[in-house]
Formats: sequence, structure tokens, C-alpha cells
Amino acid sequence: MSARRVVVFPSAAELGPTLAHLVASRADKALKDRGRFTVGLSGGSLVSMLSKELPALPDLDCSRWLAGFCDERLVPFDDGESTYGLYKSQLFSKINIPDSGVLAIDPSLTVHECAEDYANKLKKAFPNEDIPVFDVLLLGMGPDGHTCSLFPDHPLLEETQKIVAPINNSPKPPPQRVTMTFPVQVLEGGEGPTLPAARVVPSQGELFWLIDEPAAASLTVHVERQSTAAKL
Ligand SMILES: O=C1O[C@H](COP(=O)(O)O)[C@@H](O)[C@H](O)[C@H]1O
Repeated sequence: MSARRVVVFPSAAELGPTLAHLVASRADKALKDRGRFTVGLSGGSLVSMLSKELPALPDLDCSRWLAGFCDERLVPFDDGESTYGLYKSQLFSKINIPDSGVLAIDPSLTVHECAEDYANKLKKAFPNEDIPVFDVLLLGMGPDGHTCSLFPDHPLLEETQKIVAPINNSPKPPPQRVTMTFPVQVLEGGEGPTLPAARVVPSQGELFWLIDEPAAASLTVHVERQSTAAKL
């Protein structure tokens, strides 16, 4: 199981550049080792953070990136709630990722069809793996502890078969979404913490929690503090 590092920044302003460097350095390594870099993107506050920081990096080459979505809201791409739509206008338009390097959902489908269709797209993109293994999964955490569209006490937390599941009753709007499930993120373990975000424990690789001071206020676990943008 991977070691977890909890790194606390004074604010999101200091956290953003470190996150961008982290993504770029893992991308460099993956491109050298395997010729492509696969990243799972989340929505919410991550969109504006990555859209500000990644294009600012010198010499970022995204021509061999494959970007998928850890979850997506089932709305048209021009709806302000579409995670793909937001990344397209705020980030993809500023970096050299090809259209074929972005795995978007098909929002014209029903939520069940959409989840199945997205799972098939992932299987095609990761033909040699039963469960897609991304080089980096960028997960957010909502105030209730949800990650992706996996909400506290929701039956989807128990999903063990599907890699992408539909959700019709998201407590956070919009209600219809598709989401990667824990098998894609948690490859080991199962007991313990109940908040969805805390159940993300990859069996290999690195696990970073990058958080700001307000989010760290009541933590009792060991944390590292960074006062400026640092390279991880
Ligand atoms: O609804 C969602 O929320 C989470 C957390 O968003 P944040 O704004 O609190 O960072 C996000 O990770 C997820 O992709 C999104 O669909």
C-alpha cells in the first residue's frame, strides 16, 4: 500500500503551483517510461486551479496525454455544470492536448447508458487492464467528504463490479452523474474511515493530500507544512 503524505499550504494560491508541478513531473516520467501520460480529472474547484496553473508551466507538452474524468455531470457540454465543458473552455483550449486525448462522456444518453458507454471508452483506452490504472488521479473532496460523485452513506460506495456507475440522486446538483467507483481508486483495504474521500487508498504509487490551512484545522494526523510553492 502507498504511503500517504498530507501537505498543508497556507491557502489555495500556494497549493495550485505545487499541484501543477506534481502533475507535470509525473507526466514527464510517464512519457519517458511509457510514451503516454494518463490523468483522471475531477470537477469543482480543481477546474479553475488547473486551468490557471498548468498553462503557466514552461514547455508543458500535452500532445501524448490522455485525460479522462473521475466523474461527470450528465448535462450538455455548454451547460455551466459540465466538467468537460469547463475544462474545454478554460484548460484544453490553452494546452496542446489533442481532441483524441480527451475521453468525454456522451451527454445525449440516459444516465445508465452513459455510465456503460463511458466504462467501455475507458476499457478501450486501457486495453491491457481489467481496471484502468491512471498515472495520476486528481480527486477533489467536497465539504461533506465526497469525492468523485461518491457521497457519504450512498449505496454506490459499496459498488465492486462496475468501474463507472450511474447516479440519479446526487445530493449535490445536478442529480444525474456518472462516476468512477472505488475499484478504480481503492485497490486495497476496505475497513476504516467512512468518508468517501478517506477511503481512497491506492495499492501502489503515491497518495498526496494537498490541503489548505482551513481544511487542516482539526487534523491530528502528521502533516507537512509548505509556506510556498514546493516541488513534490
Ligand atoms: O461535485 C463535485 O464535487 C467534487 C468536489 O468539488 P470541490 O469544488 O469541493 O473541490 C469534485 O471533486 C467532483 O468532481 C465534482 O463533480
